[in-house]
Amino acid sequence: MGEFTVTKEKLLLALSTVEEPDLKKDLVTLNMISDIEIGVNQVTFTVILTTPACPLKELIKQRCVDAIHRDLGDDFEININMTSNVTSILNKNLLLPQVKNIIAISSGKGGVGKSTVTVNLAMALKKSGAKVGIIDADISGPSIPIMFGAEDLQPLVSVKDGKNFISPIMQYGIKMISIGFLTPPDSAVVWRGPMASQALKQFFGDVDWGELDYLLLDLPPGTGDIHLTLVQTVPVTGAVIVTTPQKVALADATKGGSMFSQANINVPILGIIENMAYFTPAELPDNKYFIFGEGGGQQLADKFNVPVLGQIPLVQKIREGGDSGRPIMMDESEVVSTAFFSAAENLAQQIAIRNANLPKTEPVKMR
Ligand SMILES: Nc1ncnc2c1ncn2[C@@H]1O[C@H](COP(=O)(O)OP(=O)(O)OP(=O)(O)O)[C@@H](O)[C@H]1O
Repeated sequence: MGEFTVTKEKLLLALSTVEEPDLKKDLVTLNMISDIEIGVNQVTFTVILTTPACPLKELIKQRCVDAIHRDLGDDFEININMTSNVTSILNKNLLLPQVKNIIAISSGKGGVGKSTVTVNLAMALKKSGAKVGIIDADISGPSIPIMFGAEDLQPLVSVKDGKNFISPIMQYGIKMISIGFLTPPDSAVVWRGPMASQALKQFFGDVDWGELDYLLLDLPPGTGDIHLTLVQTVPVTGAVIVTTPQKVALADATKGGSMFSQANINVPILGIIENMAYFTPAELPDNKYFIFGEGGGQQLADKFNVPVLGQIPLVQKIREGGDSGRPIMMDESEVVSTAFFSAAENLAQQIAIRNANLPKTEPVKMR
């Protein structure tokens, strides 16, 4: 073995030829390389990804190794640690200074599975290593407490800098708040109009969220006061539209999506999740029956020029998970968990791309 001549500068030069495939810039320019240590016949460094759920993790690692071998030789050891630091557009948001991304999960129609998708996406993001919270913004029809088996839990109040804060409920590692935790069962229905909007504002301002990478909002179906309150109260990183493949659902989903992309609201749509995309019977897991039609999610995605983030099958265990308060994502051996993991990865990826390329969203000012 010859003399070991690798230096920090040479290593950085080699790594500056590796492009982050999504962000289209090199790893050095993006400040993604840290903690370089040059030892005897070995180099060690860390790659800081923009999301823990990065689907390109292995690819990026391999490209680093290839670039180093190509430029500096291959007679030494390479140790690469992969970590992540989720990017944000919200750091100047005084209301929630420690929340990096606020994501609106919306649908045109009711009953398409928006809450189910929110819950399982949250679990998938959490399992990939992110800090995740959920606001149940469906004030008149909250379903998050039941879906998390948390309907008997009540949030505590804590005092911070002389102000009272509600501590979110922590269930399965996810922080969450819902009107269902604060009012007796069956009474939430009366929370309409201005009261519901006020409740949502309090979920932002009066809840001690702490540090979060992703705060997901389970919105009511359609477009209404709550949606307007949301975009006026906080800068929203982006919206996800959940739809089933049927024509009727798509028409409503188009209206819902158009609200976010209106010029004066300007919340980027991050992608579409097609729920109940096909039916898969438990005893024939490889069979797909497109009972609600095929290709609807893609049509909607094309209309908004965004990707389909995921296709979630209609399976009995998803419904059972919702009803029993144990989201299906609790059990990774379930075949369907790959569908949610992949949707969560794609969502995290789109958030990173959005944060790298688009200007910050500003809260909407109503005249
Ligand atoms: N992929 C799926 N497979 C099986 N059942 C599902 C699936 N997605 C949702 N469901 C079931 O469909 C029902 C409606 O889902 P959910 O409450 O998530 O819809 P929603 O769009 O949030 O409704 P709304 O906002 O109108 O209350 C629930 O019983 C849920 O368990």
